[in-house]
Amino acid sequence: MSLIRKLRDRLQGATLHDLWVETRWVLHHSKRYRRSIAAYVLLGIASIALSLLSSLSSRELINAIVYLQGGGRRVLFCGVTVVLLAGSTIVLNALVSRFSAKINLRVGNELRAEVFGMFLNTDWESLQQFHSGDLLSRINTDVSNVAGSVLGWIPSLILRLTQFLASLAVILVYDPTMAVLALLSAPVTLLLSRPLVGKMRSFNRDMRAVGSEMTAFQEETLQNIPAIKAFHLVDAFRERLDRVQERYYDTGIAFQRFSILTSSFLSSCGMLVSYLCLGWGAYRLWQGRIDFGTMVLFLQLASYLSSSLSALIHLVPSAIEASVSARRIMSVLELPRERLDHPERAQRLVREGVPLTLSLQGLEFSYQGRAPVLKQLDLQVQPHEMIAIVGPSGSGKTTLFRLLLGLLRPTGGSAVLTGGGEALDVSPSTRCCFAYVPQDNVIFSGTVAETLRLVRPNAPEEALWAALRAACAEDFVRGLPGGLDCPLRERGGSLSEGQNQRLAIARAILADAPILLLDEVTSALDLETEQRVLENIAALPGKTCILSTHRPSVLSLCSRVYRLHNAALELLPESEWRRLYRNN
Ligand SMILES: Nc1ncnc2c1ncn2[C@@H]1O[C@H](COP(=O)(O)OP(=O)(O)OP(=O)(O)O)[C@@H](O)[C@H]1O
Repeated sequence: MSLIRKLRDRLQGATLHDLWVETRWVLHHSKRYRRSIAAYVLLGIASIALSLLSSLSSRELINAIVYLQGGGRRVLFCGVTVVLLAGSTIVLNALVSRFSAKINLRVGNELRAEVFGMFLNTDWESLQQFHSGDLLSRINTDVSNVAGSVLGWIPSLILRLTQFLASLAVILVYDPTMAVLALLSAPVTLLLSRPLVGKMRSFNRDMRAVGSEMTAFQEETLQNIPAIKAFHLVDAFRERLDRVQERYYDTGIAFQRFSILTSSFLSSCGMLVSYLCLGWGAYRLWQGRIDFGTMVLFLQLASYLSSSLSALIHLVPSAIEASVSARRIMSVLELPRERLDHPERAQRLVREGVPLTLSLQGLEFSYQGRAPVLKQLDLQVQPHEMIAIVGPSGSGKTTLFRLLLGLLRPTGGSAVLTGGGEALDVSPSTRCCFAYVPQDNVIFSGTVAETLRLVRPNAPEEALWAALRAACAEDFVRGLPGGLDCPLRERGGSLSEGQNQRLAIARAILADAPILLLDEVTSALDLETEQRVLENIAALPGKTCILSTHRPSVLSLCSRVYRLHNAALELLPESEWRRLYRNN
């Protein structure tokens, strides 16, 4: 009784519980492929049934030959049956392989698309705790591991167990003692399961963590090659890569040692059992209790038993790898998601060109575990106004824009958009009301036209040129080889910073959004171009503009100027910002 309780306790341990939770998650995400999985499993079971029938037919054939049972016709019949069954098994196995390859690729793609979409919908602030290289590694390697397990270890477990139990059932019919011998390794495997699974999970976690560290390091290095070269850091970065690779090697080699030891031990148990069965079969033949045909049947079944047992044992590492990967994906998916509450209300206002007023009342915000960045902010921006926010570096200008975009949630107060009889709290649902140009470069790879049409896919060519003209980008785009069709490298690598800024402004102007948020977007422009760009923006019909700047030269175009300082927003008297403007 106490042994059973001990076994139960071991099976209910935290490690196995985690494994079960993660496996359930994988199963839940495989739900939509259940028909394909079921078809795959059924084909596999049919193949097992054919193999067993083939073994039983071999027994009949051997007995017909050795003991001359049923004459020549029976030998011929049994021989043809054996050949037909063997041929069918080969064809069926080929079908199963083709089917599984197709499903694996499809499941991998769909699961990756699903997880990628979920990552994009995750609350931005929470997602910040992960390095982008780590996220990349989760989307690629971890999703591949999980996708592989959908048609990998889960159906394989069913098939291998079926093969094991079916072989055992046939043995049970012919010799119950041999069936008991075949089950001898089960208690050893059960007792070892929890510590083995625990250790394997911890190795797997370490491997995935150091793998992520390597991807993150590589990604960051490739993004910053000019800075690395400029600071003569090539050798230092090579050394850093060597250190990460060394950690990867050490973890990998320790895991390998452990895997080889456990797999050799468990395979030895399986082999011992299969030789025990074989010995017992030989003994029974010697005693004259079984015939030659049954002995051959036992030989085949013993090989099925040992191969299914060893396949079951080898499923453990892949199951654990998939569960660790599932946990890594789950830990991102468990973060809060962006909530979209009736986005169609804001979309209608934008579609109908309703003038919108933005009102902030007592708005407050602090990043997790940090001192407040914004305290008791009050502000009202009327439709078609252009206002500026100035303030020292780190005073919270970008943070305010992130709040307006619904990327961050206020920790106090409110931000509301009113117009057309609606009053909408600023949130991810009202993001369509804003066109944002951030401080840093956000040009994607593709042609100039593709970059612009990201925000308005059906925009006609004239609209693209009009937006480029307003952003003072028309001349340089006309000068590019191919003009609008000129391919741009990632992060606008083939353009200057100022050209990238103007392209990003043109893209924001092209968007349907009525409120432009410009976060120090003219910092790389000369004073004259900057002035012209902002004059053009101020003249755009139906656009409101909130800009942040460190350059007083642009303030003359604004109706009001606010200063963010010590987390508070203060309206600057005109005399003061005009003085700032004149001094420049
Ligand atoms: N993701 C973040 N997590 C934690 N703190 C942050 C984060 N982003 C910014 N901060 C902090 O919030 C404060 C305001 O930063 P913010 O980027 O809004 O300033 P800013 O006025 O736009 O600065 P700059 O003029 O230099 O662009 C800073 O103290 C900064 O360290």
